[in-house]
Formats: sequence, structure tokens, C-alpha cells
Amino acid sequence: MSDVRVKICGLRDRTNLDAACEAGVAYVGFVFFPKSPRNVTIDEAADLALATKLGVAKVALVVDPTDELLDQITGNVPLDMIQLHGTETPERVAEVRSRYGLPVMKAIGLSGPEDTPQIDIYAKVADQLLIEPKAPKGSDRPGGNGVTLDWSLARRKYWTRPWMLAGGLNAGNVAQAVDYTGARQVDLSSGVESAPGVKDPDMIRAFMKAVQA
Ligand SMILES: O=C(O)c1ccccc1N[C@@H]1O[C@H](COP(=O)(O)O)[C@@H](O)[C@H]1O
Repeated sequence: MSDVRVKICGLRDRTNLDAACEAGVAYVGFVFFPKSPRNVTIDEAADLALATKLGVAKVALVVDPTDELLDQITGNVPLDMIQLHGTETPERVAEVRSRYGLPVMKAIGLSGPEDTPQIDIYAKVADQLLIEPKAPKGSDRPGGNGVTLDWSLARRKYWTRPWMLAGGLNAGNVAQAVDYTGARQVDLSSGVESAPGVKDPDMIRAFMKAVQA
């Protein structure tokens, strides 16, 4: 499992950013979504992005963003990727990709086999895909809910784009998740938190140890 690439999302402070980078993550994510306990301002994200270890990709997570918001983010935060985590259409994904000249990862929520055709639709326009469970009823955010995906939905034989497995991953289940699905990249937030929005450096290190075992 040692070559599995990890994205830790929702980082908000230097201590956890540094812990993630030192532990060997491939990506760090900054959340621009005011309803999330992981939301950061553009200034906060710019400081964190500038402090991110060289070689670690910096990802901006946005939910149905306006061009105005994306202009602000991309104009002020050095980034390597935009993660679209709302109800963006394939046309909007293509538009964002072309307007900002950055790779785009599209999150796709799956609750049953009827949702899996979305994977092929978005694979035509996005650089990467993020596969996760749909948000539970009543949640005010489309991701970051700590809910585990029905992994059988992601156990596909052939992917035309790089993809990340997400949803409820933690140090205790990541090995099984990777073995079962064949994922080569994983993304998580809640699984390295002591409370919603509060990352824990020891949990980050434990997760990375589990991935690298
Ligand atoms: O993290 C959030 O608050 C968030 C808000 C809005 C959209 C997506 C969000 N998080 C994404 O969901 C995955 C999985 O989260 P978890 O591990 O189940 O907590 C996370 O990595 C983000 O990419």
C-alpha cells in the first residue's frame, strides 16, 4: 500500500499542515465553503499554501462556485488543482478547467449502482474524479461527513481518469478500503479530526502509517 497517494482535506493551521507534509501526503486541501467547520478565508489559505512543502499539491475545494469566488481564490492562493464538490454540470467543469488553466477534480456522490454512470460522464471533462457517498439527509454540506462509501460501487475494473476514494476513511479502515477497491489515491477529512474541523497531528501520522504499512 506504500505507493497510495493521500489527500488530507480541510487543513486550517500550520501545525497540521506541517504534520501532513512531513508524514508524506501528496495533496493538501483547503475548503472554501462557509457552512463547513473547515472553511478558510482566502488570506488564511494563501498563507497555508505558501507554507506547503514543495512537491505537495495544493487543492482548493469549492461548492458550486461563482467565477467571482474562483477569481478571488486563484488570484491570491497558489494552487495546483481545483476540486468541484457541488452540483456542477459537465459543461461547468469544462468551463472552470479552461478559464483557470488548472486541473479540475470533480467529486461524484454515489448512493447506488444507478449513480455510477456519472463516473463516465465526468471522466470526459475532469482531470481527476473523487468518489464518495452522497451526503446524508439533513447534512448542510455535500462532503466531509465522515460517512463511508459502499465500496462495491467503486470496485470497477477500468478507470479512464485518476481517481480518489473518499468518505469516512480513517487509520482503521484505509487498508481494507484500498485492498477492496484497488484505489491508488485516498482523500479524507473527518478521520484525522478530534472534533468537526479540528485536525489532530497524531491522527494524521497514524493514518499515514496505516497507508504506508
Ligand atoms: O470537508 C468538508 O467540510 C467538506 C465540505 C463541503 C464539501 C466537501 C467537503 N469535504 C470533502 O469530503 C471528503 C470526505 O470527507 P470525510 O473524510 O468523510 O470527512 C473530504 O476529504 C473532502 O474532500
